[in-house]
Amino acid sequence: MGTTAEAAAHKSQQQQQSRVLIVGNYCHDVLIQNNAVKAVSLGGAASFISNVFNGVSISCNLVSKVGEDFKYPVSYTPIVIHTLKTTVFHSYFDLGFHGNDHQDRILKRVCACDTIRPSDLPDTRFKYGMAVGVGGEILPETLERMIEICDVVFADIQALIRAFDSVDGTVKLVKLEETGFYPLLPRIGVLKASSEEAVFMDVEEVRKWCCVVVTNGKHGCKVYWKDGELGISPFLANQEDPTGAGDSFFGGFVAGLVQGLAVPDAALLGNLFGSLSVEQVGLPKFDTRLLQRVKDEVQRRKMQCLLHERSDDELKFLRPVGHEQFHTFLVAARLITPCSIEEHQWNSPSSAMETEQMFHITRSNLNY
Ligand SMILES: Nc1ncnc2c1ncn2[C@@H]1O[C@H](COP(=O)(O)OP(=O)(O)O)[C@@H](O)[C@H]1O
Ligand SMILES: O=P([O-])([O-])O[C@@H]1[C@@H](O)[C@H](O)[C@@H](O)[C@H](O)[C@@H]1O
Repeated sequence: MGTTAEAAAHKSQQQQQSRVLIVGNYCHDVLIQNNAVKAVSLGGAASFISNVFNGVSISCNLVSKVGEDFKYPVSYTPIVIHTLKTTVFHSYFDLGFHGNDHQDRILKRVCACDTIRPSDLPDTRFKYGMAVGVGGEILPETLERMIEICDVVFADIQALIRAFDSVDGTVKLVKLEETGFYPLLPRIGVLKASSEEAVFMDVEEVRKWCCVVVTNGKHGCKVYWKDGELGISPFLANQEDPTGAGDSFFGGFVAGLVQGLAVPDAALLGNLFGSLSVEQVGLPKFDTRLLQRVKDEVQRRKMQCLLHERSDDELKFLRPVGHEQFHTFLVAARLITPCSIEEHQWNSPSSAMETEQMFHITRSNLNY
């Protein structure tokens, strides 16, 4: 080991080993536009988040359930339920992909894999837990168990407030206070919601119990805590597919906190990964040079912040010294390493027949 800084970085990486528990099912995403399948992809918040974690070299434990039909190579092996199929979402983008928000996306859960129960979770303790279901797989008792075994739990509201039409699986949202998760809010650390989801909770009430992060597409995000709030700057992006933006944001945000950043810097990292995610269809590939720059700068920021603030395990909400420069650095790093145009194209299946065979999509379930 060379320098002291290298040794410190190595030690902190070692300490991060499996300190994070991600809970949520992988799924198959079928993206549909004008009644035609445009792309099929590995999906689920767990896949987008672990993709970001892999990018910044954070290892984790991941609990996810799939059916035998699940064929994607993934870093964290899911539990295979032989009697059920993998969760499938059809995303309809009939109003076009280049809109500025997600209201043009209609989601239908057309297949639901098993729920994740408390007994599916490991018996060990974790510092951070992420409750990131997409298809209703996380039960209130599962979240409660996560709270028991993790020092701090980060929950995506989409895991808590989704309901599914009994006929065609259309995703509807219900008020957070009407769910069995509501009494658990004072025991979680951070609740993340998109601006469309945030209207299903009383932010002013919930911020008294836990930190609330509301993402707002190309406008970035806002962090609310008990006695303060802060808007976090966005990054410019050419949006191709909004799928997974919120998940990639959450991955970047928690990755920042795991690495010891203050909340505003971590949210900036979230905005960076959200913006990179919308530029590609499906699971994004990150440029390795960009990742290296980001990792180096995060280490540097961490050290710099330690000089100015006491290091403890509490979330630090105030904007740290040099926050604007961190944004400027990331904007520049992003510009130096733009993604290639090829990576932005739809990953079109080679034939409609192939897609139908892979995902058992028939005319009847596409048209409802
Ligand atoms: N068009 C965009 N340009 C730049 N950043 C974006 C864009 N869309 C999303 N993001 C980033 O991704 C984050 C999550 O996106 P958002 O659309 O709010 O969530 P969700 O995917 O859950 O609906 C945003 O806070 C922002 O940082
Ligand atoms: O786009 P986003 O809101 O961040 O998250 C998405 C979920 O809402 C969707 O149910 C799932 O199928 C996607 O793979 C992705 O996880």
